[in-house]
Amino acid sequence: MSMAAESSPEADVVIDVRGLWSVFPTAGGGEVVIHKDLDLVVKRGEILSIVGGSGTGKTVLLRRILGLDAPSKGSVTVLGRPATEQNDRDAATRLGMLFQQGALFSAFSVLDNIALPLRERKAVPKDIERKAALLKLEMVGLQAKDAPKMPADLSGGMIKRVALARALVMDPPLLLLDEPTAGLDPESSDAFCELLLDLHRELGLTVLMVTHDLDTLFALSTRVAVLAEQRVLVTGTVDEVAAYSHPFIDDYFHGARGESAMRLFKAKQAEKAQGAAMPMEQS
Ligand SMILES: Nc1ncnc2c1ncn2[C@@H]1O[C@H](COP(=O)(O)OP(=O)(O)OP(=O)(O)O)[C@@H](O)[C@H]1O
Repeated sequence: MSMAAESSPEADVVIDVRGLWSVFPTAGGGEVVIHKDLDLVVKRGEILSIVGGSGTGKTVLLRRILGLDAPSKGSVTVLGRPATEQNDRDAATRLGMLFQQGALFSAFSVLDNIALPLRERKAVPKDIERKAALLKLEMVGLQAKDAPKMPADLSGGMIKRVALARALVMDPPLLLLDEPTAGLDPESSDAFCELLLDLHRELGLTVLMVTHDLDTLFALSTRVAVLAEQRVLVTGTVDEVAAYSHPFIDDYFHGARGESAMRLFKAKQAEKAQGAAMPMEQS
């Protein structure tokens, strides 16, 4: 599983985490080790999901990949550069980040929120900036009439879409998602997953996602990495990872919630396969 996945040619490696240690001081003067010699490779075109119990360091790992914190030891390379060197004015051209709550600016309209990375870079004249933001607005399934709305007037699903449009406004090849469907009702969550799948396919994105939500995990992941025991315990397809024996995996994938999400996912897959086969049968 993980060995084969990580022997890909270097050109295909988008995120390369090697021997990562994340160590924090404790109030009592000691230290706590969150990651110990953690390795993770994300290849071009993957939708790789990170799962793990609470406190296993998923957010800490995401922050290191974003370059917000330096590793205590080891290296984090994103698109061939050390992660900590990517927070320059071109960052949004390389990597888009969708935060859990959307992180929209409440005083800015939908369009101004989407255009923000362009404006910060002063890359294009105002009218082009507006056109580019409108294109992205439509790309995420919103309409021109939504452009002047303020964040307070948006549904949870719309907030996620605006935040996604902003993350993609500079056409980065890499998208990071933190709990992309958290807070959405099941219907909005399914619709948002469909949108992410469409964009992944159409734009050729590489996606790294952290999620607790099993339906989202099953719907989107091409590969899953399980964080446990201070490292990436196992990587593989959903089925491969679910077959690995570990208390977290047993509980997460094979508890009542896991089993019902898996059944629903398999049923949806079968439905899709049947739908895809229909036109051929008819012809
Ligand atoms: N700057 C910091 N200083 C000290 N401890 C920290 C710091 N950042 C994170 N931690 C600790 O690292 C551990 C992992 O935190 P993290 O938020 O990454 O977990 P997580 O896997 O995302 O959890 P959850 O699923 O609950 O969101 C926690 O115990 C947290 O308290």
